Amino acid sequence: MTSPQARIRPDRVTPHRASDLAAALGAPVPDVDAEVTGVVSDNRAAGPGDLFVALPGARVHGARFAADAVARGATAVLTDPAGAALLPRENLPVLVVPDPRSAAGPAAARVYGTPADRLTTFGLTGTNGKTTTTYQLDHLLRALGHRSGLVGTVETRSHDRVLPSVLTTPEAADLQAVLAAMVSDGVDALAMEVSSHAIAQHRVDGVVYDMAGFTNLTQDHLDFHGDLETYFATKAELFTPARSRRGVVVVDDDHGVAMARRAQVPVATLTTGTGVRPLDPDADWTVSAITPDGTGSAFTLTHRDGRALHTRTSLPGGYNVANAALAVAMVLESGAGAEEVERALRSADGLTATVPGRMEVLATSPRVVVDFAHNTEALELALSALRPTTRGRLSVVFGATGDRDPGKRPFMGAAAVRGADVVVVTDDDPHGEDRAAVRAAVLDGAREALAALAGGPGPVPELTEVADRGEAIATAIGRADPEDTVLVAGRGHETIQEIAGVDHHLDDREEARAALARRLPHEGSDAPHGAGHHVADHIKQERTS
Ligand SMILES: CC(=O)N[C@H]1[C@@H](OP(=O)(O)OP(=O)(O)OC[C@H]2O[C@@H](n3ccc(=O)[nH]c3=O)[C@H](O)[C@@H]2O)O[C@H](CO)[C@@H](O)[C@@H]1O[C@H](C)C(=O)N[C@@H](C)C(=O)N[C@H](CCC(=O)O)C(=O)O
Ligand SMILES: Nc1ncnc2c1ncn2[C@@H]1O[C@H](COP(=O)(O)OP(=O)(O)OP(=O)(O)O)[C@@H](O)[C@H]1O
Repeated sequence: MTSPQARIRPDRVTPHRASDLAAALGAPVPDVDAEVTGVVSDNRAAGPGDLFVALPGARVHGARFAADAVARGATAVLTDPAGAALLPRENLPVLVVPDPRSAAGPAAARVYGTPADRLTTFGLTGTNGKTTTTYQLDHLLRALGHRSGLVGTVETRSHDRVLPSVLTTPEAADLQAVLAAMVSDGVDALAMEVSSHAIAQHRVDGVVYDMAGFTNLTQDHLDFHGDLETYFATKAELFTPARSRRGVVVVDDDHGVAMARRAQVPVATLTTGTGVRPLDPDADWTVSAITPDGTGSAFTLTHRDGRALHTRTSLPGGYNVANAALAVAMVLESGAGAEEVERALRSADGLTATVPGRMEVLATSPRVVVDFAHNTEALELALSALRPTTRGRLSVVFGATGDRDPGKRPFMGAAAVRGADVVVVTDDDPHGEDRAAVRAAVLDGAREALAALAGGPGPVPELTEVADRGEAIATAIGRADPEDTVLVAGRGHETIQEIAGVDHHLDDREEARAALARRLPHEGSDAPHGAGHHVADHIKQERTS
């Protein structure tokens, strides 16, 4: 669902003539002309002077909303022949191109004065770690004295203008607008997430990143891309001259190795030994000397030419060392000196940006952590990141998303059983799907994994189903002992749960804080306790013994 919500836009734009834009896009020059001072692709966001990009959608043609966009002040329309057939031509410049999706970015870049060229741009792609790495990058850029902007899943920020994000990577027209706002706000460097959907839908056309980064690739979004190879190939486009100038690729998995080989721009490789592949002796950058440091890790990053720096991240888990090292390597590869970066990081206490809903620790006794892990790999990693520092039981509360990638549900169930001592299966975002059926698919995988463990020597995890997510969180936290860890996984920073087309407010962090507040006061606890060991009567518990 495209939201009509507010967008960050530049305050002043030099007017362009629709006829000049048509010529630049190779479109026939329209008979009538008009001035354009902005670009939007959703009629609800249209205002005076906008070029309305009417995209052919899967559900509806955007041209159906052109009349409303014009009523709101739009002065011209960019669309395809099918869209043009739906529009009145009198007194309205209509720019007709074969593929308006790929024309939207370049058109908006032109209207807004190619803002990406006036920023040092860092673009992150990969299945997991984009948000976390983007925040660490932003933290480091600020430590180096930059005024940095941020675009990603959680929020979009141009200096002091901050809006919650609707998409990980905005629509092309909205992206160019926010980049132009950054230029006028004095922002000089950009840390942003580039999703595979965005690459496939030409949302980042009009941007050539100075530095692209690749984190990793695992099965996800196959409902959109069809197969893993297409998903990989889409991400690989970021490492072509049309989209970036240089890159850093983490080679901790086979897809990273393949990405580095396939890259058509110069890329440096980074090995950390924290992924599925061992340290790669041929990599350009190597992470070594990883040691526990508070909740996170300290580590050394060394280039094969001898450049080295030592720093720390406050986020738990080996993969967060990889995220932090990737942020640092991207900045070093963009020309910053190792000593300068090490000094800046020392003054900023290392890579210590708090990432909303990513390994966000809400309490320490019991430890309650909210994390965005919403696929099998991420769930496994989040659990294994927390296991070494959990003295008691490790619980996980999670579900799978409805209407998305149903194949991953049983795998997520199995991963939870293999990684936790207490597994609470609940709803995630059911969207339009039957909630019980989504949970049942997760539970199938969980039960199969339980059965496999039942014959073994180790303890068998406890499996519980609690449909309501708030209640599931309350249950897990209510039953936790002070030395336990409760991981609430899957929704991170999200605040809306969509059930059968209706949006409900639901914030895992609020639910967890409320559950912590209900626990009885407990010696050694850092959070108020209450309703200690209550378990809702209707909860179905399963134990295999
Ligand atoms: C599945 C998918 O990718 N859908 C995208 C697709 O939607 P669609 O083809 O159904 O569009 P449509 O609803 O038919 O509308 C067609 C056109 O009419 C316009 N419209 C529509 C309705 C209206 O009232 N007014 C209006 O102007 C729309 O803005 C659009 O331009 O084209 C739209 C326009 O480009 C996208 O906004 C939309 O992304 C939707 C919102 C979405 O949820 N995308 C997700 C899957 C996504 O992109 N996620 C990635 C992150 C993935 C991850 O890593 O987790 C992201 O970058 O956020
Ligand atoms: N480098 C990594 N490797 C594997 N898993 C990771 C990595 N970094 C983070 N994760 C896990 O994946 C989850 C999502 O992390 P993050 O939000 O940083 O990634 P993302 O790529 O932005 O994901 P999304 O596009 O779904 O928002 C985290 O909650 C964490 O559990």
